[in-house]
Amino acid sequence: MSQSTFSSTIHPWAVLNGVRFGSAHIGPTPGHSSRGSALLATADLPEAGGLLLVVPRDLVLSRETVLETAKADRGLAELLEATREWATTPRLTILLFLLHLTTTRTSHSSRFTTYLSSLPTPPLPTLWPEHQVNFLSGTTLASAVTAKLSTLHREWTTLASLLADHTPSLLTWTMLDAQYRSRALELPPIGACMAPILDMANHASSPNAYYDVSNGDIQLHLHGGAAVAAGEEITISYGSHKGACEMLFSYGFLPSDMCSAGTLFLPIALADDDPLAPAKRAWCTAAPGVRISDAEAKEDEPDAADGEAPRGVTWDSDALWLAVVNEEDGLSIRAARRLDGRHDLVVLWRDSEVPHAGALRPLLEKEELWPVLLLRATVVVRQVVEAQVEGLEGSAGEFERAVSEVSDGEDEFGPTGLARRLRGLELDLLKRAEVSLDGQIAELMRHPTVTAYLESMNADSGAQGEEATEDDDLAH
Ligand SMILES: C[S@@+](CC[C@H](N)C(=O)[O-])C[C@H]1O[C@@H](n2cnc3c(N)ncnc32)[C@H](O)[C@@H]1O
Repeated sequence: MSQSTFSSTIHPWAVLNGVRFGSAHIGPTPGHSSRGSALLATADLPEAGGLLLVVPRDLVLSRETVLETAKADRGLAELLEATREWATTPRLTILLFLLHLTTTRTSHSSRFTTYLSSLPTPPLPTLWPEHQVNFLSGTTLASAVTAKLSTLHREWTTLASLLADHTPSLLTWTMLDAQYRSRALELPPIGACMAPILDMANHASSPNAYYDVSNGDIQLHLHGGAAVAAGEEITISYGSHKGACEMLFSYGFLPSDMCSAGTLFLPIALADDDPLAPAKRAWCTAAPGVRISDAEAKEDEPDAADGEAPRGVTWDSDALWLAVVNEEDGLSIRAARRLDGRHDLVVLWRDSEVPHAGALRPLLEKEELWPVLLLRATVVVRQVVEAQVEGLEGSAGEFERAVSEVSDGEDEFGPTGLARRLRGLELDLLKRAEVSLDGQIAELMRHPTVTAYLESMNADSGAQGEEATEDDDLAH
């Protein structure tokens, strides 16, 4: 569908379905054809702010809307019934509804059919051809895309077992997921949903508009102080805290003014010789990794980090603290019988029960040996960062070779250009993290508690005639 056909179809559809346009309309993104459609100002808008658009509650595609629609749509009701025990989340319910609209053979025409058929193919990496996904190798996005594709495959297999001969193709399921992901909002009190027409607004790091919910309707407002000329774009923020990996994963682009990866999630593994590893794995529900963040990009969340490292890089992790302590430090894990006779694992730090992995760090901070424990954790983070740098740098040659084989050259906004930018942004953040962590480790090594601890460990190992290195001492 061309952009002008799109605007002339979707605009009357929206009005017919109760969308109230204030000073906004839909049109091609000015100066950026690769961004598709956008919301544009219909007139010069004053700096005083104001209401731009209202999307009525019943046009907001949420789990509730789908369940309501199913009351008058037998095919949808049957689909939801067949998948009832599996599709319990808003995302799956909405995806099933989109699937129903795509595949329905009945004459029942939902008012969302026009909306869905007008949506462009989102440029998300889960829809990139395999050779382009390989451009991401070494970045944190590579594992995120692999994990997402295997989740989609698992979902599709489940769907196939539930729907028998009405199963969609895996590509259809992947496409619907991408359309949902690139347009979904998390809106209290509605929850995860799609908001037609509001979802025509493109992202900007300094947006001129914002949305909220009033009596169930979604309203788009112009920010006070943001004068917009007629024809200019009305933009919103897709999330100021989202880093480069998440932006590319969920929306298929990197903001042109993004100059830091913002935040990276790196996996951590328990040591092979950790005797409590199986119990720790079974108990811990926190994501097994560490988040490295660029402090400048997170100015509005100064308290979010566990370890404040110099030069603007911070790290935080709930799972890591469990990895760096063991029985000799004061940790114990026991099986406790519940009232129903089943057993639960209980984690104790000395005599205090640890309710979840995130609660361990505050207990460790009270320890006399806290600087030693913090040093252990920081050394692990440093190793994880180093491994990621090696993976990224090690795959650079393969990336350049693969790019040189692409016949369409290097498109700045296509997978090649996006992967190149992501690689650069992630490497830059990782390198700065290495410098910061080295500084933090050096400072901790000078801490009197740490020097006294290392001396006592060396004295012990000397007395036992063993050769222990500082790294051995720090590891346990
Ligand atoms: C919610 S939709 C916005 C409307 C979209 N332009 C359309 O034509 O349907 C999100 C998609 O718009 C595009 N987009 C939004 N903001 C962008 C930006 N600042 N730069 C590049 N692409 C953008 C991306 O393709 C993204 O997946």
